[in-house]
Amino acid sequence: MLVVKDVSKQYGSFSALKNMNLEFSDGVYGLLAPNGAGKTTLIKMLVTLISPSKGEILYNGTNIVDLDEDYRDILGYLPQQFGYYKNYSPMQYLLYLAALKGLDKKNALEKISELLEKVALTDVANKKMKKFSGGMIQRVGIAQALLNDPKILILDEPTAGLDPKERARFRQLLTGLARERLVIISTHIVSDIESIANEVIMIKNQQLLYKDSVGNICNTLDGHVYETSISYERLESFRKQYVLLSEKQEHGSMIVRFVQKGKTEADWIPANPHLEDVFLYEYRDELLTDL
Ligand SMILES: Nc1ncnc2c1ncn2[C@@H]1O[C@H](COP(=O)(O)OP(=O)(O)OP(=O)(O)O)[C@@H](O)[C@H]1O
Repeated sequence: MLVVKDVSKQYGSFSALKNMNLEFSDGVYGLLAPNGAGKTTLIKMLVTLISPSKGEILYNGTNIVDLDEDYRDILGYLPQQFGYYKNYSPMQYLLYLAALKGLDKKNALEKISELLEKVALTDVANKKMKKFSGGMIQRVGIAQALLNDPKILILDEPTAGLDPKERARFRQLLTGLARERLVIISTHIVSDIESIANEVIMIKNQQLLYKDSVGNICNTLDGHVYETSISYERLESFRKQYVLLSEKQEHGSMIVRFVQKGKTEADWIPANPHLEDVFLYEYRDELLTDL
């Protein structure tokens, strides 16, 4: 069990995270927040690349910094930008990393063949990576993170730059990997984790907003999401009055989906909240300034 206890992180006078308390057991955890919310900061602390300014992170009761090598032995990590050599093939690259990790060549070859099979790269095992797509490179990244058969697998924005098909493939791969290990995956794309995360962690204003199942997080907007049809001319004033989640044109009018917690109108149709709705609602200010 991995426990984040009262952890805060300051960069000089800037507070990146405040008083985070989290517990992780096996399964998939999705760390979901817009860019700049502190996901990478949390992840870098979880992999001991940076230290908390306050608080501690414990694995089975011991501070991960004290566990040192013993902790890194059970950790697999895919950073946001991982360094690979374009002129290497996946086989050469993974053999090189395996040697750095101290695996002997025979075991390494066996392990690498198994991993390449798992990430569906066996066919291109000996092809130079310079011609690989973003999705293929990310799968090499996953394979390197799995070299030591880690109990804890941490992936920082692993789907950045992938097309929807590659994202779908990635989700499939992750669910397979999550049996008997802890997987933490950070993203700002709701669909990356909505269907696969046992729990979703959301950070807002440098603090923990939610750590719960997708269903329970969606319930926070239960009874407050509606859809209705309005004229195009009304759209502007509607946007000012309600928190708009989506809008689409249909037969000359606008179908809007929005959040309203007060008075309702007769022609509004209640809708079941989705995680995307909660994401858009909770981060409406951050997302607006991103545009
Ligand atoms: N070394 C640093 N020094 C100063 N500020 C930093 C440093 N690293 C991150 N920050 C700031 O801390 C905040 C959180 O950054 P962080 O990278 O953790 O966010 P994030 O949610 O991972 O976003 P992204 O996906 O864009 O990396 C940002 O405002 C960022 O500018």
